Amino acid sequence: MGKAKIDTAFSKVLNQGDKAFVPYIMAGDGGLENLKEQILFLEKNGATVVELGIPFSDPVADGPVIQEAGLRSLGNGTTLAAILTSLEEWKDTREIPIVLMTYINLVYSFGVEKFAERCEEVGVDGLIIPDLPLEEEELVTPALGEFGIALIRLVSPTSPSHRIEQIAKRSEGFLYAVTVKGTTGVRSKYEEGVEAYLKGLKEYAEVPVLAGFGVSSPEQVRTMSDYCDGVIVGSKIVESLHQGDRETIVALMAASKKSTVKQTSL
Ligand SMILES: O=P(O)(O)OC[C@@H](O)[C@@H](O)c1c[nH]c2ccccc12
Repeated sequence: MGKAKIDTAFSKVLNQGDKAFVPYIMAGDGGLENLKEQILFLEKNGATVVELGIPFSDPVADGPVIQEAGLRSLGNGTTLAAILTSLEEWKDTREIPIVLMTYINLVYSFGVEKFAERCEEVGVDGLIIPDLPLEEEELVTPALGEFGIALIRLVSPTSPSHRIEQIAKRSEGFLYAVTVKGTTGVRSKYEEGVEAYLKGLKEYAEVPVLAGFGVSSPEQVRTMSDYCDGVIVGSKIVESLHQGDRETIVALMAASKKSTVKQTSL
């Protein structure tokens, strides 16, 4: 369980020559009663870990598609406590590790220690807290450490390099490498920069490096995966799930598998 479960899931995928694929979904979008089916669908079709968003009234780091999904979920009456209860009810049915994406406010109001303990109980293996800066991490790391829950860190290409190095070295579970989307038309330049950035992160990080933000086609999954250990896809998954377009999701996930990953020249 916890951190070890995430590590095992990545080793398994990477050792067989595939790349990792982490879909993001918003808990309660489409109704919390469908959460189990949604996650088991992702597990069955090749997700390595699921990143599960907790809807929040002030989602400062979310893009528009995710924000709308959050509003739909809140409109359905979804609460953090109910999400945790749902996860607990069918925890023995899934093998896939679960990482919650939540803002620090929610963790605080729940109580840090109580939250970490509850995560362990319901089978949550890691957390992403996008508004928790490096300097404040100690507010949660003792409790997460006690219950074996991984704290997944984010780095962005705009962070100064000493800071990137510090974060990369500390990361647990995986390192979330935010890749800033280039403007239309300067795409090849954007990719050159991204390649060096992602390969650089791999030198510091002891955990897999995954690229996220703006990955929305099978081709992008292949390109990005070529530079690191895999990808995180949010908006495209959330949108497709909402529209009932499961084929798009299956195709995205298939692009991270060995048979379709672009071969790097030796
Ligand atoms: O939606 P995209 O461009 O595919 O990127 C994933 C991202 O949305 C997801 O990981 C996420 C949702 N909310 C966040 C807040 C911060 C960082 C990351 C996230």
